[in-house]
Amino acid sequence: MQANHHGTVHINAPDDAFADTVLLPGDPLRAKFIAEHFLDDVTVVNTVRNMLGYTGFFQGRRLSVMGTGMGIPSCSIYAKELITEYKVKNLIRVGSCGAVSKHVQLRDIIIAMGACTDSKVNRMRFKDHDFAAIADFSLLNACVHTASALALKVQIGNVFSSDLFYTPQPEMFELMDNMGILGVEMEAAGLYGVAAQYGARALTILTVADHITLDTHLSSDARQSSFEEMIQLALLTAKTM
Ligand SMILES: O=P(O)(O)O[C@H]1O[C@H](CO)[C@@H](O)[C@H]1O
Ligand SMILES: O=c1cc[nH]c(=O)[nH]1
Repeated sequence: MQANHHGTVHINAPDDAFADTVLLPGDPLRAKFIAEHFLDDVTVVNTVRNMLGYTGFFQGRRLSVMGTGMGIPSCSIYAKELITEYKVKNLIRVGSCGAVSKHVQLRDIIIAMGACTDSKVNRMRFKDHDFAAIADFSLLNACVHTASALALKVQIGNVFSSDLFYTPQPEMFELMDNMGILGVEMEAAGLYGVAAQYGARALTILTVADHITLDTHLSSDARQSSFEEMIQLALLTAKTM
C-alpha cells in the first residue's frame, strides 16, 4: 500500500517520512554528513530546494535530520511544517555560533536554555508582548544528563538569535557579554517560538565556531571534530526521548 503523500510546498515527503524527533542543522550538507556518518538504514526524505532531509536509525532509535537554512524565517518554515504536517514532537537544532565572552572559547558546546533576539517574530505571535523563548525542559534536562554521562563540558544559558549576520550594531556584542549571552546565532529564538505556538518540544545545541570579540575562528578540521561531539550529544539525547 502507498503511504499517504500530501507533502508541503517545502517538503516533498510522505506523511510518515519523518521520525518523531528531528535534528536540525542550518547547513543541509551537515544533515547529509550526520545521516551518512551516524545513522543506519537511511532514506532521503526531502530534496526540495536542496534542503536535504533524511530518516534512519541511531542505535535502533528511528530519527530524522534535515537542514533548516540560515535565519529565523527559513528555520521557522521547516519547523512549522515538521510539527503540523509531519507530527514531529522533538526538534533539536545542532548549529554553530559566535562567542562574545572571554569565558566562552572556540569548540565549546552551548545548550541554549533561552534565546534573546532582535527579530520581531515572537512579538508577532504574542500581541507585541515579550515572549520568553525557552528550551523545552525535558529535552534540556536529557541533554544536560547526557553531556554529563559523556563527561562533555557544556555551557548552559542564554544565547542571542540575530536577524543580521553582518550587524550594523557591533556595540551590542559588549552588551551581550555583560548580560551573560553565551553565543550568537540566527535561529534558536524563532525555533522556540514555533515550538510554543504549535505544541512541540525544542532545544538548541551550538558549537562555538568563531569568537567575535577575539576575532578567532576554528579551522575546518577542528570545526568538523567539534561538531561531531555536539552531534553525538544530540543523538544520544534524542535517543532518550
Ligand atoms: O551553522 P548554522 O546551524 O547554520 O548556524 C549559524 O551559522 C549561520 C551563519 O553563518 C546561521 O544559520 C547561524 O545560526
Ligand atoms: O550567526 C552567527 C553564527 C556564527 N557566528 C556568528 O558570529 N554569528
